[in-house]
Amino acid sequence: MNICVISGSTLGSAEYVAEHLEEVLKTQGFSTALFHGPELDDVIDENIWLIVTSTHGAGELPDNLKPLFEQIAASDKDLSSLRFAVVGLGNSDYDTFCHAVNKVETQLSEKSAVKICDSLKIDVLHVDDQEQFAEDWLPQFINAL
Ligand SMILES: Cc1cc2nc3c(=O)[nH]c(=O)nc-3n(C[C@H](O)[C@H](O)[C@H](O)COP(=O)(O)O)c2cc1C
Repeated sequence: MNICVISGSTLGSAEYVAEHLEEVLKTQGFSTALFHGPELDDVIDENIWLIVTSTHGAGELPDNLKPLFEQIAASDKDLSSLRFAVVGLGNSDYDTFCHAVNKVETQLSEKSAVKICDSLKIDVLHVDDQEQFAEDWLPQFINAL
């Protein structure tokens, strides 16, 4: 079983969390692939996506994740064999707290991909150790595989 970890990040926080989760998955014996802001062609053959994304702009995806989701929106591919989970980083000072998570969930569900567990929304205003916080959530994802 290969787990494809996809990060969307501007200044690196979500990228660090993605790298950490990938390391933990590897130590638990999973085979993994890590992509920072991939193109659809890079990840379309993978069946499990763990997406780690921050939110920017007014509830937008980070710039490096926009191309992937634009390509998904423009594609007529059915993604029903894709299972996914989402980890978001955001700041609860914004009304659009972690809206990138909602966008990812909506867009993938529209293409019939299957969300396998509740998403994690990390509030960087209150959570200092975001990598550990995400690691603590990881069993939910693993148990749903
Ligand atoms: C210009 C700017 C806009 C932001 N907009 C949002 C937002 O709409 N919603 C949210 O939850 N967080 C927002 N944030 C907070 C970031 O998501 C948060 O700082 C996150 O840790 C950034 O991670 P990154 O370095 O991986 O991009 C914003 C941050 C900046 C600098």
